[in-house]
Amino acid sequence: MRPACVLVGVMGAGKTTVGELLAAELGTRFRDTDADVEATAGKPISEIFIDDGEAHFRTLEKAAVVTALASFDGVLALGGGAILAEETRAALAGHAVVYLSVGLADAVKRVGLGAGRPLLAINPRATLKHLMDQRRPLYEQVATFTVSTDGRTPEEIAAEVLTLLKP
Ligand SMILES: Nc1ncnc2c1ncn2[C@@H]1O[C@H](COP(=O)(O)OP(=O)(O)OP(=O)(O)O)[C@@H](O)[C@H]1O
Ligand SMILES: O=C(O)C1=C[C@@H](O)[C@@H](O)[C@H](O)C1
Ligand SMILES: [Mg+2]
Repeated sequence: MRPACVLVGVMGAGKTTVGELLAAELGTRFRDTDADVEATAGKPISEIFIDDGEAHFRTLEKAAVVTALASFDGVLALGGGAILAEETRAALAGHAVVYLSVGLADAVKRVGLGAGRPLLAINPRATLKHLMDQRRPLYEQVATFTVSTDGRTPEEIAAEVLTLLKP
């Protein structure tokens, strides 16, 4: 079993929004590794960061990705930083991975003040720019397709992804 597609991208790229639309169009389920980690830990990601630290979150995240890649056949969204782990990038080989790219201006508009996103608790704009610059090459490395989301509606983006996924 393998996901119909895996969505990657920075916070605010629209992985959850587009992923839910895609799953509905494909008649399948949507799953988000952030939600899997929260279920395992029994608390929200913001609390995992505070109580246990980012390193512990990343350990839970790696396990959640490996499990979902092996046992889920719907549309899977990864947490924004999941691709930081070399092990996770390797596990994505051979999967249909869609990188939802977004520029800084649109990403900032979408995440606002970063509520619920612990990495954006301080200076969201500068932090997001740093994360985007650091991670762009990693998203590109794992991507089968890249879809730009700037100035486009989630419906338009989902339609393009569906076209790309067609055999
Ligand atoms: N193409 C778009 N145009 C405008 N707003 C969008 C678009 N895609 C998503 N949004 C909005 O941006 C916000 C963030 O989107 P979403 O939660 O889907 O991003 P995400 O990639 O899942 O982020 P995270 O990594 O934090 O989970 C939401 O309020 C959503 O409604
Ligand atoms: O970009 C990141 O590192 C993160 C993105 C979110 O999806 C969550 O996985 C968490 O807030 C960390
Ligand atoms: Mg999301």
